Amino acid sequence: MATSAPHALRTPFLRNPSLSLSSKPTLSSVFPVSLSSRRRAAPRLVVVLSAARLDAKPTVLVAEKLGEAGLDLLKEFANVDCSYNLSPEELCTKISLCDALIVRSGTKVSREVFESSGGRLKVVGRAGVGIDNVDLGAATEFGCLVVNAPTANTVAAAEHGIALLTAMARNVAQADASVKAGKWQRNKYVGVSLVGKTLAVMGFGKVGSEVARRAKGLGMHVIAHDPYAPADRARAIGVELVSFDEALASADFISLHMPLTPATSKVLNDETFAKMKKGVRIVNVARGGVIDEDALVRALDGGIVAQAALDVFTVEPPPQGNTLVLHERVTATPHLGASTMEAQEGVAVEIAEAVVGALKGELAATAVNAPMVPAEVLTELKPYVVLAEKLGRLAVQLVAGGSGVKTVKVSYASARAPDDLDTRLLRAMITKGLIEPISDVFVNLVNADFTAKQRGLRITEERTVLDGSPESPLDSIQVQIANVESKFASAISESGEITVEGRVKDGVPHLTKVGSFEVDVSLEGSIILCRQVDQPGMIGTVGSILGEENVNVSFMSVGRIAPRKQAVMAIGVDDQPSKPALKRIGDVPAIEEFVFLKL
Ligand SMILES: NC(=O)c1ccc[n+]([C@@H]2O[C@H](COP(=O)([O-])OP(=O)(O)OC[C@H]3O[C@@H](n4cnc5c(N)ncnc54)[C@H](O)[C@@H]3O)[C@@H](O)[C@H]2O)c1
Ligand SMILES: O=C(O)[C@H](O)COP(=O)(O)O
Repeated sequence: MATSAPHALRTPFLRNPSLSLSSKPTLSSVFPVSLSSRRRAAPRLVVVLSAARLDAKPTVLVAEKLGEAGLDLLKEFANVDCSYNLSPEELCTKISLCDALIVRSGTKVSREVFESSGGRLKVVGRAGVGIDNVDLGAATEFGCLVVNAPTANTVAAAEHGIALLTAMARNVAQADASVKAGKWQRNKYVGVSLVGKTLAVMGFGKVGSEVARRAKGLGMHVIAHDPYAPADRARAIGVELVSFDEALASADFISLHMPLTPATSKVLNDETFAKMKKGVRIVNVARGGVIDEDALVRALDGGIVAQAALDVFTVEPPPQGNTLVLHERVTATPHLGASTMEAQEGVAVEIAEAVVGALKGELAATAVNAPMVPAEVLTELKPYVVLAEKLGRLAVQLVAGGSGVKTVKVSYASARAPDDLDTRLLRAMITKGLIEPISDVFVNLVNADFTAKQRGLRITEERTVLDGSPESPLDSIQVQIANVESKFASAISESGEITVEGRVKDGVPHLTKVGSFEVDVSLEGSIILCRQVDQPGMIGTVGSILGEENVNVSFMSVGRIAPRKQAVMAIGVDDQPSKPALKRIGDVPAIEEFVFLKL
């Protein structure tokens, strides 16, 4: 029945740096100091990896040229193998020896790459924005995190877009070639002015909005089409958001800045070219695949499109003799949008920090194959994320046999409104805690739901709305495993499930309930749970045994039904007690059962 308040004997707990690396993410690990302002401006995603399997120095394969500053960062933490221009077969062979892979847009990271890695590949870092060269579905299935460097080349790409726009309007490339060929054709290369013309920015994201800002500075009238762009961002720059058809119909210039997705593939085609103003000019620094290139040639020849300036192509490099590239009214550059010294150094540092952070098991802000959790939510949830994983770990270790877990109920008690608590990260971490101790599967936010489903593990979530201040996101998390026996019978609650419950106190996760017994032990190091007859001297007896065995005790707490009746003692230990030490504890006459649990 009801338990009395726990009485906790606190001893100062030692912080083990190696533990903190893998199991205690810090704020600086989420938003590394050197990038804090940039990351705060564009918080995107979080994900949790585990460092548990990385006993030796990890190996990072850098498959395309990366800035020196990024390489230096990587080398501080990992063995770095810079192997450029690998064939797909060579990449598949090498990848089984690598924990991380860094690429730019020139390397296809296909399903075969993940299959060939044999589960060792933990992170793919895309040193840039576009991830259309990475098979995200396969990455997710294999629990491999994909991170990108979403911000460092934005300005470079926008500047290149403007460079192409102005160069195209004034025939700079063609005139330059003509002068170099010994000609002086002033009438042939009369251009068009930009001022007062309408520019339609298609894709009003990071690059698109920077292009819009700059084009306004050139005196252009800028409109944008982006079904997902916030209206206030457009308003702030003085840009009108319009429909796709309106953009096509009213633009003198069209600049493409959307990602290549099934929805944007060949979005400029015969049908959509026909909707454009005659004499329209097109800039593409996004992805070649958003234009049907054969249709563009037809539109150029048919007089719909006056000129095009292209940095990107469906196949890169385009085949020799490509009609589009050779077209007189086309200006072409070899995917140079991100290629400034500044952008490449920035991208290299951004991706190196993301990859190293992910390999260390820290929370990362630039994951692309995980659900979005805004940075402020992450900051709040951080200690609960650690708590969630540890409760999962504890609960599964209490199961007798260890493999029959099928039904898990998670209850979150919070004063917040139910729609004001994002539990995906917590659920993923509980899943990780439940699965990893009993398997060799690597679980993270990327593959948690997929892995749980595959193993037939059903996790249901329940919310209890508490009265009181909603200041902290959660009061407690309870994990219950149904239909199993426990190796520590006292962990079975009155309703018949293995039950563990925890709270965060002063930023530190605590175990606060086991079965029906209230305890209070900090979740650091490992834990011994003992059930005994409540009587004087028990804390001292067990504490002395551990002291004699040189095991440092961090916390002790006793939860009891009533004085002198049954009690559960929870003991936090920094080190794993030896078998003889555990036997000595078990031999204490008043101890009825005990279990050692690794966190
Ligand atoms: N040429 C280069 O070297 C270079 C450099 C940087 C970025 N890029 C490419 O530029 C593109 C944009 O990069 P970003 O950093 O601005 O990305 P971003 O994610 O910040 O912006 C993309 C925008 O496109 C919008 N969008 C998505 N689907 C759309 C659709 N169907 N129609 C219109 N808009 C749509 C999104 O809502 C988003 O606002 C990407 O394809 C990226 O790979 C190329
Ligand atoms: O998506 C990007 O970031 C750009 O296309 C740059 O690609 P790159 O890294 O191959 O230059």
